[in-house]
Amino acid sequence: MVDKPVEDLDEAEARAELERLAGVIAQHDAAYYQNDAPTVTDADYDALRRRNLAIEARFPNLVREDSPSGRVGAAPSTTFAKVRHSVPMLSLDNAFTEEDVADFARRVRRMLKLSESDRLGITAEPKIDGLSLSLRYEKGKLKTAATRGDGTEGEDVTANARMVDDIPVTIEDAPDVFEVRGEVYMAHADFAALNARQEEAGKPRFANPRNAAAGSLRQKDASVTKSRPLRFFAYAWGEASELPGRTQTEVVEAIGRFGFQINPLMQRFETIDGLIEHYRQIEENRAGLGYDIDGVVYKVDDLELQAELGFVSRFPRWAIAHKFAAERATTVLQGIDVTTGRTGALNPIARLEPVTVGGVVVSNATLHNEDYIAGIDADGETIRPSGLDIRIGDTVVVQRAGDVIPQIVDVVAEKRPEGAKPFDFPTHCPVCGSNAVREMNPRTQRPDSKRHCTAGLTCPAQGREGLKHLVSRQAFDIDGLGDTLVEALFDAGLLRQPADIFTLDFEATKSLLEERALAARREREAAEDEAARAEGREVKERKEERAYDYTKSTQNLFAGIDARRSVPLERFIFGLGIPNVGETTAKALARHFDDVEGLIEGVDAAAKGMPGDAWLELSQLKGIGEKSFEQLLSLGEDKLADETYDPTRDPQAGLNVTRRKSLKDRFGEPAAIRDAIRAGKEAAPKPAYLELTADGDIGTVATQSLVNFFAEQHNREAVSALLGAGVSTFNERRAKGPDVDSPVAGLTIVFTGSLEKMTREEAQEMAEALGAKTSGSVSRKTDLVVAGPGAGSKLKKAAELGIEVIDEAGWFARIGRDLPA
Ligand SMILES: NC(=O)c1ccc[n+]([C@@H]2O[C@H](COP(=O)([O-])OP(=O)(O)OC[C@H]3O[C@@H](n4cnc5c(N)ncnc54)[C@H](O)[C@@H]3O)[C@@H](O)[C@H]2O)c1
Repeated sequence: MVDKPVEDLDEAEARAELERLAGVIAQHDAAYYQNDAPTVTDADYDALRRRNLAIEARFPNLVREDSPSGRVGAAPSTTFAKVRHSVPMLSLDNAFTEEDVADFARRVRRMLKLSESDRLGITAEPKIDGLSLSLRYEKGKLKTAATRGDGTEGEDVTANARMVDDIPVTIEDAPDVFEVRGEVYMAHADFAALNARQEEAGKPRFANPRNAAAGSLRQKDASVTKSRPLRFFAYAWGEASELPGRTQTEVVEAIGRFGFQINPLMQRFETIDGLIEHYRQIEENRAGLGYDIDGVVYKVDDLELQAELGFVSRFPRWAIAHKFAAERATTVLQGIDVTTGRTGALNPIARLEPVTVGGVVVSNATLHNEDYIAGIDADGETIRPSGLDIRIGDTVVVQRAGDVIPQIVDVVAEKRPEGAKPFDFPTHCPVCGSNAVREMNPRTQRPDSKRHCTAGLTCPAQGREGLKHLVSRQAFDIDGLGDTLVEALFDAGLLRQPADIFTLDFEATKSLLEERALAARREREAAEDEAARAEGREVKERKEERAYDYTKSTQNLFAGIDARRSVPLERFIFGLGIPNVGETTAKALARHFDDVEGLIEGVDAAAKGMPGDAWLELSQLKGIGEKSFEQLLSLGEDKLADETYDPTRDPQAGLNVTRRKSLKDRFGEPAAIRDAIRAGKEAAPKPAYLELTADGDIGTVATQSLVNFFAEQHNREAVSALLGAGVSTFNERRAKGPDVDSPVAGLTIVFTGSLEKMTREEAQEMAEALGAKTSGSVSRKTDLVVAGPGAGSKLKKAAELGIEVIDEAGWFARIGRDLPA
């Protein structure tokens, strides 16, 4: 999807975009630094950061407090003790082009007030793709080893670092206090061998050497680290009671004499051309190095000059990382496979004629979604330089960056074979054959880019996730039946569809539990043995295997299941896992219908009057709510037939600026807008549909999802099987109905902040029982905000809108109850 160019953003868009970027970058940081499992390529990640910076440069007043541009890494994980760095561990500024490098040198010269003829020594060395580590030596002994963490505080991995051969536990001739810094990494050959061992042991492979290195070092159990082939290059230092040199080169060479590996490719240059030449050579020889690097780091050599240049928030001003361009290659797209993921999303995967990209053979790549294949984003804009869609037989450009998931980034237009046809994206689930649809995304008001199988929990591809959802706390809430047990039962074939939970076989379940316990013990013992062998200890003799008896546990599990044979209707509905039918909608439906049969009747009635796509498209355009939409549909035929008529200029159309823009953006010319309105009129929904949606709590999006779900025969069968297995629902909401006389009846209430006397859920339940509606966000429709300590943006919004705000005590006073102790 193409992002709007930064220079075209208005202030509101920029603010929203900065918020979005802060969120996604933080997510990627957590995946990368804390879990060692990135989900996007480094190139894509870097692009997000660059966009964030560019927006901040254009709108300096919008820079957020939590902006990624002021942050290093991610907070240390709670698995390890924390270590405070006496000298912060920073990141590096990035250069992506030679021009960026020249800028860097100019900036440095300017800040140091150097003239053209003054010499400036800059070192260049490979940028190792691993994770940075700080090693503190006191009187020559290794005291602590810490990861970078967020730059200020890292994780204490001393026990692990002691397991790395390249890290000496004692060093000689070093100053009293000396912190060596560098990169822990894994060599290609070691990485391949490790993955082979993993596979043999039936364990998952590591995606790339960086993740393997980071994952191996950051182990709770240091004996695991010992069994992993880690290496270390030293290239920097932190606190030092004395420095063994006056330049970068001298100190690093001294560190080499202390007993560390230093990189032999480090060199000093006095011209930009020299640096660039070295960069090119390193890039050219990259594949033969035996370890991953992702660029070349340049550093001002003279330490006094480094000190004079100092730091900005995230990085030193005296260094920069010149990153390699993402690695690309061209190959032929032989086919596109579509699979259904665990959440029901249809994922297109490119089958490629195998090609080597950056030293790795790639034979498949992600194609993201059908818009991506079609080459357009949600606004209909082309997203590839070639402007082409992706067709089977095409010669395509594959990119592998940061070694994550290869992707297809372009099509070579000249090589398109004659007769290649646009890819026909399946509209049915490849696993179960159900309809696969693109739901409206309620947040963006656009169709999801991913197509989803509508079968939900009855589709084998999604079954496990669906069943986990069904037994989860907010749904059936079955005691003793957690995620891992559901998975085990599912994998053993004992659970396939919801009804199976209530007809489980006692003996089969019991043996499964016993086998699991046995397997867990064997695994534990094998790990102990492995550790013992690794440390040269004697491997324990094991006694005869004791069998487990899980009769009692199985009885408890069955009691837990029995206890939920009768559940509140809203939990039953929510448990079905229908897209866009969350807890709130489920509750609203429970107010609306007596029982499951009633719900299905209601949905069937709605389906008969279901609006066509044109209606939906129009009614769900940004800013066009139901009201103004109806106003549009009421425009006379005569007007719409008039070729000079522009609905966006007609006061009778009741459009404000946003709506006008929304219409123009989507449809363009007045003629197209007139056509859309006409199509909308024709497809206008019949009353039953409107009745269901008119509740106000059940939006058109949820209604559509309900209709889709019950349109599938196997979903109906799964629901009746569940009822047939002895599950029944009761409906307190409908029977009692909300308390219409309470002092808060009819109000829309938002609870925010950390409530102290009740959980957020309890508060909402209470308010709803008292006839109020609750909402998660403050808007003009909100009547009352109940705020606990730490309430933030919602409180501000309430103040802006002049909405009454009370605290928890005020809430209990309002509803005439005592404040709980
Ligand atoms: N894919 C993702 O989801 C994801 C998420 C977060 C970060 N990342 C990757 O990490 C990068 C950002 O991480 P970062 O803050 O560590 O910055 P960085 O990797 O761009 O540069 C700083 C780091 O480089 C390392 N380094 C390696 N060799 C070095 C040398 N010779 N001299 C000095 N330092 C050297 C150090 O560990 C230092 O902390 C991004 O550019 C991205 O590529 C990716």
